[in-house]
Amino acid sequence: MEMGEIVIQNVNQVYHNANQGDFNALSDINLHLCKGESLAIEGESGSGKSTLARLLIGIEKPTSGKILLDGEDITCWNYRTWKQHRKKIQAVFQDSSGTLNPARSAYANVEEALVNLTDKKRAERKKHILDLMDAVHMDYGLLETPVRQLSGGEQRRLSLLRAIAVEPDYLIMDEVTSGLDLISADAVLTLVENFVKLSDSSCIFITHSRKDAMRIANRIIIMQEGRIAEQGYLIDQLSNQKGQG
Ligand SMILES: Nc1ncnc2c1ncn2[C@@H]1O[C@H](COP(=O)(O)OP(=O)(O)OP(=O)(O)O)[C@@H](O)[C@H]1O
Repeated sequence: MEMGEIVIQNVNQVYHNANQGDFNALSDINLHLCKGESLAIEGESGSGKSTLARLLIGIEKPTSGKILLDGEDITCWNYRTWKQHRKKIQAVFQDSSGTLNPARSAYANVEEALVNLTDKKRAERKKHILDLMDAVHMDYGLLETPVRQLSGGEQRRLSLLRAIAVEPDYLIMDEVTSGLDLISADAVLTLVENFVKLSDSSCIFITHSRKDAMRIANRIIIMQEGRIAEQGYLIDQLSNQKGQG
């Protein structure tokens, strides 16, 4: 197995609900993502997209099945093992309040991740953060601003920047543009687009929007009621559409 691969084998997630009985949030999910690939996951609300994201970052363990990252089954990892591998896999969710400290500056928030998860020295951290700001066309002025004063779109970009800064092997993004106006959403997508182009990380981009999926990913799976209903390469669809137009 190549480093950077994600292999999901026969994954099921069943939630026990006292009133309604068992609920199959994920049924028999099988998926293979190569190193450096970007995969979009699309599907109606409740189809299991976020459940899959939570399994991939270890917030939950599946009821059955295996999830292999670099050939290691993460469903067996305990808290300590996850802590050792935290740099490897980063996630950004639509609600950034869990990851960003609102009282601290944007810079301090990104730097904290670098202090915790990398060996970079102070001067290296500063250069890295400024280089990233350049790469994603973000204004240095934002760095000194306390997070609570940033707009929703800026906070979302900062969460992404924080995740990207540690150069993860895997980046999971769950509806990172939802709730944003068109201009902020476009800025977030540009950031993700640049990251996908420039890095060799494997990315999973969960979205309701086919247009956004096409901008970011080269492959897509469509989920329906906890199953993979369809999958394919987005480039094919794009060229078919061009052919029709
Ligand atoms: N802890 C839980 N206990 C019981 N049911 C749950 C739990 N977590 C999720 N579910 C149910 O599992 C189903 C899948 O939820 P999930 O959040 O994965 O969907 P989703 O595709 O991400 O939806 P959305 O697009 O609205 O975010 C939903 O019906 C949800 O109510």
